[in-house]
Amino acid sequence: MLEVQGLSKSFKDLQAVKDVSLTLKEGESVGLLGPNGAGKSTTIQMMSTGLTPTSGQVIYNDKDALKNPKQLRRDLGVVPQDIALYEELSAYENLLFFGRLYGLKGKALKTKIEEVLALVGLSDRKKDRVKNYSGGMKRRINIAASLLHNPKVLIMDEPTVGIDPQSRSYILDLIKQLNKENHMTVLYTSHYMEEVEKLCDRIYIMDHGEVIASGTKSDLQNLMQEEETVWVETLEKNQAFKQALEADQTITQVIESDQGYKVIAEKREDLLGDLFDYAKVHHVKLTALAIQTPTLEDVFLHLTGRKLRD
Ligand SMILES: Nc1ncnc2c1ncn2[C@@H]1O[C@H](COP(=O)(O)OP(=O)(O)OP(=O)(O)O)[C@@H](O)[C@H]1O
Repeated sequence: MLEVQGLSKSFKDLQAVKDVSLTLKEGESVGLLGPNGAGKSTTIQMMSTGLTPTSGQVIYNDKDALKNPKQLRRDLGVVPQDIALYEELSAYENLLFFGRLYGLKGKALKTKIEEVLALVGLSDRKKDRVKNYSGGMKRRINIAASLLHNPKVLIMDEPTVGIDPQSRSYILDLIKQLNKENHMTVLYTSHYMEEVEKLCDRIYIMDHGEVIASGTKSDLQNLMQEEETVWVETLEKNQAFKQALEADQTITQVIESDQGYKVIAEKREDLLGDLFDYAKVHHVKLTALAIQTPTLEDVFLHLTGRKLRD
C-alpha cells in the first residue's frame, strides 16, 4: 500500500536516514522502534511527503508519491510529535479550523467533529479552551484532528511522549481500535518497546539512521536464539557480584534494575548453576532466578550493545 525504498536524508554533514526501506500493507499495524535521534521522525516526514529525501522513493498504491503526492496526502492522517493547536480556541473550534483546511464544511464537518471527539473521549470537554487541557488531552485532540478527513493510513510520531498514564492507555486502546475495527493502516513510531509490542503486527528497529532489524515480534526474538535472558533478583545490590558476572566470558550484558540484575548470556546448561555459585561466593541472597523470554529491549541490546533509552 505504502512503501519507501532506499530512503536517505542528509542535513549538511549529518546523514540522519541511511538507505531505509519500509513497507506498510493494507490493514497492518507497523511499529518503528528506535532511541531518540535514530531517524524515525525524519523517515516518517519523508514518507508523508512533508520532507524531500536526498535519495530514495516513496510509493503509494504502486505510484511515485514524490512526483504525485496528491492521493497519498488525501489518504494520510499524520499525528506529529509537536502538538499544533490554537491554545486560545476551544477543542471544537480547533477541529473546525483543521476540518476546513481539509476542505470539509457545513453539516458534514460538524458531524465528523462530534464523531472524532467521541472517539478520543473528549465530547464533554469540547467547549473548553485548549490552554486549560492537560498534555494528554491536547494530544488526543491532535489525534482527533488527524482523523477528520477519514484517512486510510495513520502515521503517528511518538504520540504518548510526556503524557499522563490515563491518556496514554486511552490512546493505545484507540489506535488498536482504529486498526482492528476501523481497518486503518497504522505506522506507529515510539521508543517505548512495550507500546510497539502491544500494538504492532510487524516492527522495524532503527538505530543511527538505519533499519537494523525487522519482522514480527517472534522473528525479532529469534535473533536471540543463541542467548538466554535471566532475571536475577537479589535482596540487595552487590558491586563485586555484578563485576564477577561482567567478567564472565559467556555473559554479554548485565543490566542493573531496582530489584536485581538482568543477565544476557550465551545459552548453556550450567548457566543457572554458575549464577548460583557467583551469588554464593559474593554472599548475595537471591530472592528469584528465572529464565525470561527476551523482550524487544533485549533484542535491541543484543543488536547494538546499548539500551533503547540510553
Ligand atoms: N531539520 C534538521 N536539521 C538538522 N538536523 C536534523 C534535522 N531534523 C533532524 N535532524 C537530526 O537528524 C537525526 C535524526 O533525527 P530524528 O528526529 O529523525 O530522530 P528520531 O528517531 O525521530 O528521534 P526523536 O524521537 O528524538 O525525534 C538527529 O541527529 C537530529 O538531530
